[in-house]
Amino acid sequence: MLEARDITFGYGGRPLYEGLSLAVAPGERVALSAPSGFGKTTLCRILAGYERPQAGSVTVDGAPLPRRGRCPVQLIGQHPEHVVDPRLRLGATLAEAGADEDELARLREALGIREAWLARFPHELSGGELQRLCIARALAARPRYLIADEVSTMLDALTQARVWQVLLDEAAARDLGLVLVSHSPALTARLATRVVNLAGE
Ligand SMILES: Nc1ncnc2c1ncn2[C@@H]1O[C@H](COP(=O)(O)OP(=O)(O)OP(=O)(O)O)[C@@H](O)[C@H]1O
Repeated sequence: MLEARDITFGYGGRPLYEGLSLAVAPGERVALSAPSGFGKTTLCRILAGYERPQAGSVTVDGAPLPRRGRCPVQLIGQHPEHVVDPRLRLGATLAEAGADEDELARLREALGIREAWLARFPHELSGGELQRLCIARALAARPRYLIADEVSTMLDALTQARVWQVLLDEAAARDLGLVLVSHSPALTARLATRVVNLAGE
């Protein structure tokens, strides 16, 4: 179980939330809903260990997220260009996740990642191409929980459908818990098994 307990977090000034709790079970697909600016992206970052809450805890099966090494909670965000090393060729970035060659080849095939992209640097790919690479990297890291924050906004409709099919298939095959944020009510309705309204409405 991925559990955020009694989370308080703010960037200075009034906290975005105080005492917020959320639990996600393996196999669940939980959509976070709240008005713009409420703190959905921030909560995604807290759940994946990118931000530390001022109070409260995030645990997986009762254990805190590791400070280093492979994290059981992987975040895929809205800005793939912010989370890759601009000086590394993408083959090296993908290899960072530590998966074996067969697994990487399978993920590349599923996500339509061309072999030629691996020799390029991040700025030599489109936003949608780079996002697919970041999704492959997140899956290759063998997460138990996957946080998908507006992951498909930069993708065309066909690629969006393909990427979500891969995420759903992988989540089902590995019994992953999924937390997702989408501004599309249609997508949320199709993907989520539960919707959590952070604004409490
Ligand atoms: N690094 C930061 N420093 C200061 N304030 C920040 C920072 N990041 C986000 N904020 C503020 O915190 C609030 C929550 O931002 P966040 O991106 O988590 O909201 P959101 O619900 O995901 O919004 P949206 O639906 O518009 O993407 C916003 O008011 C934002 O301006």
